[in-house]
Amino acid sequence: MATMCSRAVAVAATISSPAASTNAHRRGARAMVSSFQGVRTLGAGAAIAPLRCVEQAMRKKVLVGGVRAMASANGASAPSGLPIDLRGKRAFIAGVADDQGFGWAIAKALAAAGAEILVGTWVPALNIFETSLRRGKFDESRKLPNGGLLEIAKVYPLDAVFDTPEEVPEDIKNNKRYAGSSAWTVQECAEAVKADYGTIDILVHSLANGPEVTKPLMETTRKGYLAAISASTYSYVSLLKYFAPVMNPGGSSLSLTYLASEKIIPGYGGGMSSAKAALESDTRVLAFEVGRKYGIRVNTISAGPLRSRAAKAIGFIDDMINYSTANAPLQKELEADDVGHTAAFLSSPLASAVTGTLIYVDNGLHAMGLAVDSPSVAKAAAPAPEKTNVAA
Ligand SMILES: NC(=O)c1ccc[n+]([C@@H]2O[C@H](COP(=O)([O-])OP(=O)(O)OC[C@H]3O[C@@H](n4cnc5c(N)ncnc54)[C@H](O)[C@@H]3O)[C@@H](O)[C@H]2O)c1
Repeated sequence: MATMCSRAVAVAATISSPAASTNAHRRGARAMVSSFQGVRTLGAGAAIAPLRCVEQAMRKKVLVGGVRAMASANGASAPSGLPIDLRGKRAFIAGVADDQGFGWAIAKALAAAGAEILVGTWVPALNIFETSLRRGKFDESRKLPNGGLLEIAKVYPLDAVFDTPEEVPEDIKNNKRYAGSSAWTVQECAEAVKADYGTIDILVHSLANGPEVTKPLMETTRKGYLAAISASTYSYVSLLKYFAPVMNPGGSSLSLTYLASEKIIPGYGGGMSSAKAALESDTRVLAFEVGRKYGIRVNTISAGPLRSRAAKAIGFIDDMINYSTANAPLQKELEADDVGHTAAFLSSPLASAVTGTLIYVDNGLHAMGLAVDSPSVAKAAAPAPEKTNVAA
């Protein structure tokens, strides 16, 4: 009976519609149940009980994915939902140097969906990252929902500020933080990935750097401004330029952006707001160019505040998190996994028609036009949260 009921619940989901009348629902339910009688697992005479279940489910407005319902109706052995399935896909994630940032969470989500993971790590951070990985420092946060561990097939040295070896200046070549690493320009990194693995399917840009980020725009030097754009924006153009030819058609690429591109966020300076605005504009243009030439999708995720290493360097990340919790529609702290899960969806065939798009993963903060915790705002403007709306 439990099985019949759960199948019936699935069927109810396919035929339930808020606009339809109860009678129409009942007619739909009967039609579905009579088609169910052909399904061997139910057998003759089982129609009455499923019908009751279907109608119960409709009354309770149970929602179940349509594909799951179809699988049941087709007699598949176990309804499997609508999975994000990245088995057989390979991802290169640029910008992973610890387990605190979005890049790590994206790597985990893609791995959980079955993808093979390669990462590109900024050369000055490479040694400590590899040592920490080797010594098991990240073992706790490597755990995946299925009980396995995130496996990184290979860590590539990368400095996304340099496209080709010819461009690397002497002072960087001789810098001791770069000693011991080679082939870390974007072009060489893409060539190394191609030599090792042939192709990739997913490219993630999860990196940014603004040397003068703590300075207001008016006090930012030309050098600092251009450095922010170079590391945080052109680096994505460069990655796509060199990696797109290594990507399989139907592949997906994404970057991470921030609300400061479109709204004033005092403190996010040094040209970083401009760099994010450029990144968002480039997302659209690149979606066209790379979509037409290689059949690859290009999207960006506008993430809410997260206490990553890069964000801590800006200096006011705790204030931004508190502000979001006080003012966003959803009053909970953003988890890096929230972004990881959206990245997994965007990278999957489920998003095969999504390109040139910015998706907010910020508990809805972007949609607010009023700081409801402002002392100048009457309490009535900010409805008290229901218990169910309190942070999980
Ligand atoms: N943390 C936030 O609140 C927040 C919010 C919105 C968007 N973002 C964006 O998310 C992305 C990831 O940042 P994060 O906050 O997870 O921090 P993070 O510190 O985990 O990631 C930044 C990474 O960039 C790498 N990097 C810097 N310069 C590089 C270079 N020249 N070449 C290669 N790698 C380089 C760093 O080593 C680091 O691994 C960035 O684009 C950031 O702007 C962050």
